[in-house]
Amino acid sequence: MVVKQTILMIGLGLIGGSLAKRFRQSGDYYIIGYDRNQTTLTYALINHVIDETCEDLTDSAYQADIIILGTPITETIQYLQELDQMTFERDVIVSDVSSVKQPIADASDHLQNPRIQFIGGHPMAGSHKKGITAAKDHLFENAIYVLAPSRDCTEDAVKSLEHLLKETKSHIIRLEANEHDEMTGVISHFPHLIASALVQQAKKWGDTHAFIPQLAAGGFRDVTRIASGNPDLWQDIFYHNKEKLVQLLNDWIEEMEALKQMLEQDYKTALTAYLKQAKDYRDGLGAQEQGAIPSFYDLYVDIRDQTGAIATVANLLAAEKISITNIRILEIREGITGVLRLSVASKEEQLKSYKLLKQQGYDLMLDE
Ligand SMILES: NC(=O)C1=CN([C@@H]2O[C@H](COP(=O)(O)OP(=O)(O)OC[C@H]3O[C@@H](n4cnc5c(N)ncnc54)[C@H](O)[C@@H]3O)[C@@H](O)[C@H]2O)C=CC1
Ligand SMILES: O=C(O)C(=O)Cc1ccc(O)cc1
Repeated sequence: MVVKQTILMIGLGLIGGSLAKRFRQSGDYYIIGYDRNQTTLTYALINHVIDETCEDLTDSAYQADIIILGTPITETIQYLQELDQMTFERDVIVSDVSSVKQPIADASDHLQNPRIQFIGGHPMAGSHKKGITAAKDHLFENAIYVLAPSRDCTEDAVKSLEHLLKETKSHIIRLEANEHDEMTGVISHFPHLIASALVQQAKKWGDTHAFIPQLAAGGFRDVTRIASGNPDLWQDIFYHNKEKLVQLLNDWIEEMEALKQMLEQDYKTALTAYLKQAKDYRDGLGAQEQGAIPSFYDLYVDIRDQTGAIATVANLLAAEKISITNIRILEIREGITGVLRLSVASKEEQLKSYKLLKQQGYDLMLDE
């Protein structure tokens, strides 16, 4: 009989709950859960997200082979300090899920406990929702899962954690904490800041221009979607990555000044070149193979606003065993056509889908 490994999951919200669900469903792990919110804990037990609730943190930590901190960043640092004080009889792997990695790496550098094998973690997928009721066992499928091993941890410990995380079907990559924070600053944290600022600007103009909410369709909704995220989470992320964000804001202000000049001075050629360069870079994103970073191949399908229109397209592809990795309605208004953006995992599937849907009379375009 194979003995199950025990995982202690501290923090059972969107991310911790999603991981716990996945690990428990695999059948290979025994999950002890803890959350400071009693309702969350009860929900987790009743809905079989965990096997057992943690009654005493020290006792549960001693039982665990792997401890994962699914808490906000400030609390994660506090838990690391608390775990550091415990007298483990054997080695224990400790990981976290925080969106910012340098403050966690700094805290792990101060760990004195020889039994703790700390490996920073960041599953790079989420949602605008929070809490265990939004948790999904498949949340990290095809997502990037960053690991930032601490200075002193062993390769065996990293391999054990990677073995567990394979359950998530994510793509695991290793990064150094500072580099992680710079890159996520650029592609996730800073865009969130700007998205919120764009919404604030529209809100302000809405005070004097009554039609702004109705006009805020397509493009505005696309670029501001992320502003609907959980404000507590994003405040925590901004606070812990503030040096990088201030640096990016300074760059941004300079860039905006240059754009303002182009407009004021009627530099039409320069502005077109600027827009074209941005378009080319944007269009190229995802089209390039980047090692562990998965590529997505998109198709844009015109559909009518009719009941079942999306299901028909999805069923046609499913019948050919083409699996859709992402699906999004870009714009649809009552009674008129909208655009369905479908992502598939390979060029081959993209071309096959294109042919298939064309044969069925759909009007569509490829993202090349
Ligand atoms: N939401 C997202 O899209 C992503 C979030 N993350 C990271 O995941 C972590 C958790 O975020 P979410 O799951 O989104 O938040 P959440 O709000 O859904 O869940 C956090 C959970 O931690 C619990 N909690 C808070 N303080 C606690 C404490 N001292 N002891 C025990 N439990 C405590 C809360 O009750 C809640 O259940 C954060 O560090 C965040 O940076 C990482 C990737 C994506
Ligand atoms: O892609 C985004 O920016 C998201 O909104 C989801 C998200 C949020 C926080 C993370 O640390 C990772 C992913």
